[in-house]
Amino acid sequence: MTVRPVTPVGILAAKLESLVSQVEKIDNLDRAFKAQLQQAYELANGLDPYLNLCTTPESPALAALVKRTQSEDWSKRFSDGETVRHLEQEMLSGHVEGQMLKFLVHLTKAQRVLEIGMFTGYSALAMAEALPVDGVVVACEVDAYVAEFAQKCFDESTAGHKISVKVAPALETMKQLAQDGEVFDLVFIDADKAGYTDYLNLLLTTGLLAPNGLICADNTLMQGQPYLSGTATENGVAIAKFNQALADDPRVEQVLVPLRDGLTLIRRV
Ligand SMILES: C[S@@+](CC[C@H](N)C(=O)[O-])C[C@H]1O[C@@H](n2cnc3c(N)ncnc32)[C@H](O)[C@@H]1O
Repeated sequence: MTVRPVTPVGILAAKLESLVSQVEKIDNLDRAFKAQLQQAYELANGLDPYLNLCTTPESPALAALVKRTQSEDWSKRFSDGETVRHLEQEMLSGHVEGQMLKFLVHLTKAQRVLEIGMFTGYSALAMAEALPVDGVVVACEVDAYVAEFAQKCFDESTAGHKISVKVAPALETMKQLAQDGEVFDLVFIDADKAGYTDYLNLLLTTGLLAPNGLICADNTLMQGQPYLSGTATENGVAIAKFNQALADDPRVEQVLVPLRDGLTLIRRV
């Protein structure tokens, strides 16, 4: 199945490709203009493949998880009532972002990771691979079908035993974890976008986040919607609000890294 572009650069490349093919058909157009447009297209379209090429390859277990995720008919799973919401293969973070998360686990020397929004488990497994032998990923996922799907992939991998899946709304799981005195060195937020502000507040107002803990929030560029003119989707509005609240929050310091659909790194000050 073809993967739909869901990142600012992917969408830009698709738009430029369409423009290149449209101007191709215009005979009396300046050749230099066509050449510049072609170059703009190549700049955008070549970036992701080049990043993939220059990044350490993913493990066989992660590659198998991608294949399995891509061969599932997620629309049918939803229409048959097996998943609680419409999931799609594009939700999976993938090779370069997975490698970035692995790097962050190594750099922070994290032992305990909390993931909020697991889907088929790509980022959870990537981070588990980077953890020490006694490390733990607690992965929150609301959808029982996809949680079982991910668990099968974990069972066939070498690092999957480090992942503990909690099937419930993430906020409930997080409140319970906080009550139980659980502490995490790294937290990856990648669930419902409208919930991001609540997740962040809970992390900052309970003992869930270790004193020097790192929070990574995904999709903070949301396909460019926060800075584009025109109407944004519900997710676009939610992310724009989250980004603004974060920028105004004196409790934290953050950087929005334009990796894939945007990854914001956040730490307490
Ligand atoms: C973008 S996907 C996660 C992708 C995954 N982190 C990866 O990198 O492959 C978001 C997931 O969050 C789950 N989700 C949405 N709302 C949730 C909630 N309130 N609590 C827990 N999980 C939720 C969805 O079911 C979906 O599987």
